[in-house]
Amino acid sequence: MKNTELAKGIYWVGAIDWNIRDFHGYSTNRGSTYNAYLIVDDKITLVDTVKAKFKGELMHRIRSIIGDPKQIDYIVVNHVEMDHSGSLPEVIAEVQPEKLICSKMGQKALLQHFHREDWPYQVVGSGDEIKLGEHTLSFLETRMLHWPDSMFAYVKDEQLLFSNDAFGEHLATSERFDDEVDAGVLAHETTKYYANILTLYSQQVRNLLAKVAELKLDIKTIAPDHGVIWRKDPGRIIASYKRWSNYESNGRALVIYDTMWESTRKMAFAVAEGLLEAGVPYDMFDLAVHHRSDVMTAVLDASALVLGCPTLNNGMTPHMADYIQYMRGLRPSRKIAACFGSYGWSGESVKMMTEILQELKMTICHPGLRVQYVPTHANLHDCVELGHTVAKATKAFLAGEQVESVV
Ligand SMILES: Cc1cc2nc3c(=O)[nH]c(=O)nc-3n(C[C@H](O)[C@H](O)[C@H](O)COP(=O)(O)O)c2cc1C
Repeated sequence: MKNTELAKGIYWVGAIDWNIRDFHGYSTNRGSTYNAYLIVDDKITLVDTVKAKFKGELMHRIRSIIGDPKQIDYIVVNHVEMDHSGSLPEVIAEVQPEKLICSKMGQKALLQHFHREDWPYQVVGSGDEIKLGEHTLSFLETRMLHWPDSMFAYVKDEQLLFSNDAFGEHLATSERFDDEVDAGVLAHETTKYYANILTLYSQQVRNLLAKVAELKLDIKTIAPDHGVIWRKDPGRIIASYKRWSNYESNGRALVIYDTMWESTRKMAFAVAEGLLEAGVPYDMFDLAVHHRSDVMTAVLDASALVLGCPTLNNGMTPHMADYIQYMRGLRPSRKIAACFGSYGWSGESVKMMTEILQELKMTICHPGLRVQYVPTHANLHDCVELGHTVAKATKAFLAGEQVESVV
């Protein structure tokens, strides 16, 4: 077996999941990896484990490096979510480690997941160090990035950061390092990962980046729990996190809509025409076609959102309700927004969408455009005007002007 050594005596021993396509509602259409790392030192240490069904792959990699897994002294749990700890009960039973190292919240979560009071917990907090021999591990708690138990482990002498779910992406590849994978694919998958997992924790990301700067932590390699190891350019992913967590946007508008009988689609195309006429480029997402997580990826750095939905049974359609609820949870921020839609008699959907965008503190630049049944030429003209209004507000917002909500 070809072992992957990422620093002296430090190996990748994770598993590659080529088949996963749905990760709690996120379409992982390029699969994923569950990364675990083995530090071969006086105290042999396993950093994180893998999803339960990949335990065999993990143990096989460990065996090919050290022979008997019983030689492992310590297991570090940086994050308790099942994709990194599902195999832990079986791994602990086989390895019988001297210590199970985790944060205080990690111990609590481990007990709540596996109900094992008898495991050899050693609780560590930010700044604590454990000497393994040649290498020393230090810890940094990263609460709510993205779970209460999340923690980073840092190998000082190698300037190597085990970052658990931060700085990762869902990408199954035979290659393990950033410089071995197509840069465009990597950029897309890291954006998608941040958009769908971390957007709502942007404040915590900003705090973390400030803390890393304050600690003057030199980082040569970032080893996350999903996707590639950043050895060539860790600064690239850190710069992206800085941009995303500050809600920097790219000047584009998104027209995101659903339709039953085509009227709202006609409106959507007219709105898009208005955007372009007024100089703002756009992307269109029909929610019957695009997966919520792909739409969310585009939302992350868009400057404006225009949502369109007809009224169905006094509410939004299932596609829009699904999408908007998903986006509401992820809490994107600092965008210009407006809504539109066709209706028959009561027409609630536009107001419902607008209220959610207000809750997300987006700047609503239009009170909402409703058209009864099929739009006339004049109605479509109003949609083009809506596009102009959104474009004007977007340009002002990008120029740093104060744009007020109209509702
Ligand atoms: C099953 C069904 C339920 C509907 N419920 C409502 C409703 O509660 N209130 C309303 O204003 N219009 C309602 N409508 C009318 C649609 O909103 C209207 O036909 C609209 O033009 C559809 O827009 P679309 O072509 O973009 O799908 C309903 C239509 C359907 C098919």
